[in-house]
Amino acid sequence: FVSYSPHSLRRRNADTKRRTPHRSALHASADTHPPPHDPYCESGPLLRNNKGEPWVAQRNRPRRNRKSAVIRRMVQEAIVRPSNFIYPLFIHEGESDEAIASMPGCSRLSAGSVLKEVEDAMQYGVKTFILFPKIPDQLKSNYADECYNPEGLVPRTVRAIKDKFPEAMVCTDIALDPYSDQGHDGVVENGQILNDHTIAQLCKQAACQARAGSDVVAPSDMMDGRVGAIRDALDSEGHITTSIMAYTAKYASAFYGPFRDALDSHPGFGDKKTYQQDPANGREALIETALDVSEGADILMVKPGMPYLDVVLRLRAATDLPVAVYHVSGEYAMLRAASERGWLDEKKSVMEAMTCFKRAGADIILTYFAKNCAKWIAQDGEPCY
Ligand SMILES: NCc1[nH]cc(CCC(=O)O)c1CC(=O)O
Repeated sequence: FVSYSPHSLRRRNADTKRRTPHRSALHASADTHPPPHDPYCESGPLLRNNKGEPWVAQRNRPRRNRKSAVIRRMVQEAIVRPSNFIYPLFIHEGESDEAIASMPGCSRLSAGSVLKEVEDAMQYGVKTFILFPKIPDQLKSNYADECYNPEGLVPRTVRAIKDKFPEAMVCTDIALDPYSDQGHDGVVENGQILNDHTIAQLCKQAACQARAGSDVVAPSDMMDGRVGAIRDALDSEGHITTSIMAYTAKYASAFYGPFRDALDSHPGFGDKKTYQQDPANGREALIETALDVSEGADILMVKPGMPYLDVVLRLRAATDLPVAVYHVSGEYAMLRAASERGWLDEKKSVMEAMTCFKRAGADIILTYFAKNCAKWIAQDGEPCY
C-alpha cells in the first residue's frame, strides 16, 4: 500500500521533475511559459502536475461520468417513458368543453372531446386514463347514490372509451365527493364522516364501474378497510381481473384546490383531516401501506407528488408492489402559472419533476401534463431537461 497524501505527492512530484523532466513538463517549462506564482500551489494545498499546471490530487472525479451528453445518457438512472403515465381527464354532461380557470390547459370535456383526447394521447404512447366527473348539483346527495348509477356519466364514458379503443386502459376514482351534496368523500352524520356506511356505498360504486369495463378502480376516499371490502365486492361477482390502485398515502393537502374547482367539490363544511393524512406524518404512510397490501391492493399511490418524494421513497422501500405518485392539480397550476409568466421553462421544469418522481421510486405518474410530456419525449427522443 502506497500512501498518496498530498504531502508525499508533492515530494514525489518534485523529485520526478528534478530527475526526468517530462516532455510536456519541459514544454511548459519556466523559460517559455513561466507558471504564474500561485500561493496555493507553491505552499499548498494545491500541487503542480508534470506540466507545471495546478493539480488537485484527486483520483475520483465524478465529473468524468458527466462529460458529454452521450455518457450522461449512458449512466442515466431514472428514465420517464410515455407508458409510465396515467392521464387524468375531467368529464361533464355538457355538449362543449368548459375551461377550468385554475388549471389553464385543462377542460371539463364533452363526451365527444374525451374520445378525441384519448385518441390524441394514445398516439404519443399514453394509453392509461383516469376519469373525474363533474356531477350536476341536482344529482348530489349525502349518500351519493348517483355514484353507482349504471347510466351515470362515469360508466357511460368508460363504455364509450373501451368500445372505441379496446387497448386503452381506463381507471376510475372511487370516492363519494363528486356525488356528495356535503362535498365530502363519505357519508356525513352530525358533522362526522361515517366510515363503514361509506364503504357500503364505495363497494356499489366499484362494482358499477367494473361492470362498465373499468380496468383499474382507485379508491381515493381514505376510509379504513375499504380496499379489502372493495376487493371482496369485486371478487364476489367475478371481477377478479379488475385491479385496485389504492390511494394509500393521501394527504389532507391544500394542493387539491384547483381539482375541487374543476369538479365543484369543495367541502361544504370543515376539512378532510379526519380521513386524509396529516402532511406532518411520514411513518403513518407505512401503516396505510401495510394495510393496503394485506387487503389486496395491486398498486399503491402517494399523493400529492413533489412535496412528498420522501413518502414515495419510503413506500418504495416498504413494498415490492408498483408505486404510483399523483402530481396533483395544485402542482400543475404552479408550474403552468410560472411558465405562463416566463418565470420557468415549462418543458424543462415539468420533465425534471417527472424524472425526480422516477428517481424517488415511482413506477407510475398521474399527471395533467401526461400528453404534453409524451409529446416532448417523442420530439426530443431523449430527456430534454
Ligand atoms: N377523492 C377525491 C379526489 N381524487 C383526487 C383528488 C385530487 C386530485 C388533484 O388535486 O389533482 C381528490 C380531491 C380531494 O381529495 O379533495
